[in-house]
Amino acid sequence: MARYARVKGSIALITLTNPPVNALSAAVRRGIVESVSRALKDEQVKAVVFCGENEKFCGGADIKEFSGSMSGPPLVPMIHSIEAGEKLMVAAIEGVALGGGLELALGCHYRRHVSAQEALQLGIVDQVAEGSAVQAAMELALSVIGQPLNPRRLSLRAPVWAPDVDGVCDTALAQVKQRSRGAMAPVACVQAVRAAAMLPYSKGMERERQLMDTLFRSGQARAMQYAFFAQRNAGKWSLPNGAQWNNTRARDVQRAGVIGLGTMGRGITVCLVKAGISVVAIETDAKQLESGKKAVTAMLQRDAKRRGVSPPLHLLTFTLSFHQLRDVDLVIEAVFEDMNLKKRVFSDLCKVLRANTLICTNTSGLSVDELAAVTDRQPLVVGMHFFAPAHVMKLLEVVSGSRSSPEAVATAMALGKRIEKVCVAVGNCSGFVGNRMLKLYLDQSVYMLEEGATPEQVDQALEEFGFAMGIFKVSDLSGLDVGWRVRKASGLIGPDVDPVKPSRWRLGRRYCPLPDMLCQQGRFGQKTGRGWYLYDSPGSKEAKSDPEIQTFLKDYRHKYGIIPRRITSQEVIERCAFSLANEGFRILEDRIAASPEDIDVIYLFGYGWPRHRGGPMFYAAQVGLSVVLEKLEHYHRVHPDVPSLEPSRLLRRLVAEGSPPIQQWKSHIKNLRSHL
Ligand SMILES: CC(C)(COP(=O)(O)OP(=O)(O)OC[C@H]1O[C@@H](n2cnc3c(N)ncnc32)[C@H](O)[C@@H]1OP(=O)(O)O)[C@@H](O)C(=O)NCCC(=O)NCCSC(=O)/C=C/CCCCCCCCCCCCC(=O)O
Repeated sequence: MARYARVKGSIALITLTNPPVNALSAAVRRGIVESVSRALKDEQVKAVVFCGENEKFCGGADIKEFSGSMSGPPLVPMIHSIEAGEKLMVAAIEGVALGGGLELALGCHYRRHVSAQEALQLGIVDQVAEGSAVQAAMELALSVIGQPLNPRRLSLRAPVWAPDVDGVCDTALAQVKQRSRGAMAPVACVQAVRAAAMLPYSKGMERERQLMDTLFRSGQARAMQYAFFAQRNAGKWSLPNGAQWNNTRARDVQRAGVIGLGTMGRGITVCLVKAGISVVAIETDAKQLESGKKAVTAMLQRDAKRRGVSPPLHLLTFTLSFHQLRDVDLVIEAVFEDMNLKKRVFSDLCKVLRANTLICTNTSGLSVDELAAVTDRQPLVVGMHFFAPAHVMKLLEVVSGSRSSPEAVATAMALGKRIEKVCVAVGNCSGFVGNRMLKLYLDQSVYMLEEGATPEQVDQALEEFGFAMGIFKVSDLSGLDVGWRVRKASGLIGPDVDPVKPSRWRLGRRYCPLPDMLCQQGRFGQKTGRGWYLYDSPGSKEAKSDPEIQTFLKDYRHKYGIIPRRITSQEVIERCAFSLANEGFRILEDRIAASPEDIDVIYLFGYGWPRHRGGPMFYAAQVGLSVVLEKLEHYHRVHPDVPSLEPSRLLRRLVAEGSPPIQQWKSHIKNLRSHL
């Protein structure tokens, strides 16, 4: 859809009308082609101005159409005909000009853009205008009508390049290949730039078309398109009682409290303050309060310097007194991961907070219901599970307890959005979605060490798959002592366990004591300079292979009579990825997550799952559910002492029903108990 109007006598104004971002759907492209043809035929028209409705030029191709059979006028010939048009074409760019939207703008003879100094410097736009870009574009058009158009046609311009363009492209290609971790698109972009530099325009375009064709047909493209919509759909939460994102009002949060200024509390405070929310930050000890205050202030100052603004320090109050919380709208508890401690904090909070203040917990896996039970306001208690470092990581799991009110969930989701998190509403169970799945992935990784792999082999396989970091590097980064404490609290480790030869069987299933044994040696990871890897000094980040770990693993296997075997990268990926997906299916059965998309969003934004692989659930669908089922059956046969490898009921059911597409899985889960 495109609207045509003649204005100022000689200007044809073509408005792209496809809200919310005026994406170039088939109808829009058809509208543009028809409007351009009309303008070219109209003798009164001397110039054409393109703009987008609602001050958004164009969000690019309509991604929704990519999954169907594409129809309508092709994009590139349409842009070529605009560029070659005998009348002046001007793009009035407001808001966004992305992908095909930018191509459309580049096809015009003149462009403008609001607040895009960088585009101006790069020569992508000709002028940056304050106020209405459409008015400015029309004035520009009127002032240049009659001037020759050939110098303005980009396809006729010779590119300006450094002398060693081939070498520059080689270097860029090597860097991009390393950084993109298997993603095809960034590599294709460099190849297209090389073609643009080395070949005549038409040949360069042909090369770009070939590259685009390959990408377009790839599973990676499908994964990225899926991830795009999954991310946007995650915000559209719903609860079984019918409450959902568009029928439940969130409360306005002006003042918040943060309890605990450890790593998480500091990051959360920074997020809130940056969004303009006043924060009362509480610690129990003057020294910790001072160190938290210094850290938060420094983080805000660094951020403000980077953005060229002044740090919003006036929004902060640091105090040891709970009484300062009496006026806040919402509190986020971020104390140590200990149920009794959290319960104490929750009851203390109830003594000072207004009766209608929301209480949120940043627990990464403890029961929100159990915590809510010690308060005088169960409907006002929800989980807000941030990921470390909280001011950097995009994910927020909003945990709806069995008594949480829709308003409390809506408020936590809205607050998360306001502080620029990708929020996913989940139900309450141990570990919620992300950490419940992570446990099984970690289990498989350490089992493979017992069986013959090294941390380096496992990490390499995962990094080649696309993870930013292998699981053992991640463990070293987050600290091995974190899981150790959790295992102690859950009774897996205790005084009865032989420290020299601990049992490999606990609570009726296989147990790998390797992480505990490392902790006993003080190997907590980066913070102690030793973990699964060796570091130059405590706190340094570069992981190096540690010969001591190799010897330790050999001795361990010898002690337990394990004959090591070669573990392939394929086995690493299958056992890790399919364990994740299998637990994901159980989470769907339990209705802890509303959809496979929500699970995938959690893994994409919280756990470094590679975006070009969509997420663990999408990956399972892409590999084929019957293949995943077969593999899990195989691994479960080989490891009968690992019950989590047994294929889930939902996976079996989906395979039995012919492996429907992922968008239809939800309808196969109906009538199952919901925790959401
Ligand atoms: C920055 C954004 C644009 C906006 O961000 P924000 O303001 O935060 O809002 P969002 O929540 O993200 O989005 C709001 C809603 O809009 C939907 N949306 C956004 N972008 C698109 C889009 N491009 N397509 C469809 N829908 C879109 C989004 O889902 C939200 O919907 P809802 O409210 O949740 O319902 C941000 O959204 C953003 O970054 N968007 C993506 C921008 C992007 O990546 N653009 C590039 C797309 S790829 C491209 O342009 C490629 C071009 C070259 C190939 C073109 C091929 C197509 C034509 C070929 C025709 C062939 C015919 C062949 C016939 C024959 O001959 O056989």
